[in-house]
Amino acid sequence: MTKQNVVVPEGNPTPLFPLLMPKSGGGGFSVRRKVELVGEGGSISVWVESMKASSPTHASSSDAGQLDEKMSYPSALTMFDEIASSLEGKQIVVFLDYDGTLSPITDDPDRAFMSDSMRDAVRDVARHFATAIVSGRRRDKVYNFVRLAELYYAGSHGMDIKAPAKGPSFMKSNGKAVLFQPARKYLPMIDRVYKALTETTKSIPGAKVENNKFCLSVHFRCVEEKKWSVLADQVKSVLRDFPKLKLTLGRKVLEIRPTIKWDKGKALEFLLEALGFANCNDILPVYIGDDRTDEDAFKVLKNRGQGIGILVSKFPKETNASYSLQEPSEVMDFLQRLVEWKRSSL
Ligand SMILES: O=P(O)(O)OC[C@H]1O[C@H](O[C@H]2O[C@H](CO)[C@@H](O)[C@H](O)[C@H]2O)[C@H](O)[C@@H](O)[C@@H]1O
Repeated sequence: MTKQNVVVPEGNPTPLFPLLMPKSGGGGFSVRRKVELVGEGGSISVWVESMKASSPTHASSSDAGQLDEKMSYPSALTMFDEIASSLEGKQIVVFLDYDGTLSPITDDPDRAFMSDSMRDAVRDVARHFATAIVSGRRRDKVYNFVRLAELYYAGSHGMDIKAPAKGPSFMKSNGKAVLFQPARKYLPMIDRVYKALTETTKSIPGAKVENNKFCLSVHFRCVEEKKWSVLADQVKSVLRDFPKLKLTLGRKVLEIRPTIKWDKGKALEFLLEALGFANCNDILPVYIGDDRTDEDAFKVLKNRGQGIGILVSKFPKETNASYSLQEPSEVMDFLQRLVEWKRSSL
């Protein structure tokens, strides 16, 4: 496995493993970007360092206490009136990540259910605005959690995009339900790697490999920390034979996907185009997400100078989002306020 293939994905200059490290001397955070993850010799310790850093619970309580001062982006709830005034007269499209945004993070990824009240809030949002779920999960799995047929779904980090099968959105997509699957040719490879990773990691208690169809997740949330280096070594050994795959780090998960130039940001742009909004000046996308992969979408909004990115996080993080919400319950409050605002302006 070369450094190039694993660490710096083709067509994506963004370093993969941002390390959120306590500054020496204590106090605040500094965000260190780590480019060289898989070099020759000794690199597993870098993996493990990154895996530890991917867990905000490794931050000290004093760091957490300084949250308000350290976050340079304000709460989307506190600033709701300002946000609402920027939405005035615009066509709003809402993009929602799933895990950690609509559902609280749980130990078992198969039980990350969203609440009925969150589902009601998302349903209400979709009554007023075109709405899409953009997730790292496989599309059918995230659909089974959300269960709202009126939404767009972009699964596998945006590599599997489907329009609602009914209503005006379907007409806009020329009657095609599955709109885009740019990584289809990788399916046999992903299946092979899934089997290899499942077999290789089975001796590690708590490790779980999730097949997200066009990508894979190796979960280490339930793996004892002292076993993380063994797990990292196993993943590295499997990926050595697959230079067309790249690795990124999410929330206590190693994510493996094809080295194609596609991410949640590209999916957002694709969906805007599919909705017929590509060159509209009066369009305003609102994107809410909690993970590193959501940064690609925040960056697209920032570069377009159009749209509102909202990071869901209790901890200070480097982000391209403009606002923050602390947890899914605040996301629900925000979505409800968005609907109230829309109803009051009708
Ligand atoms: O883009 P997302 O929808 O945020 O998907 C990213 C990963 O989400 C899931 O894992 C995360 O949530 C799990 C359930 O709360 C949690 O156990 C895990 O530690 C988190 O990383 C999903 O299971 C992964 O496949 C996605 O890659």
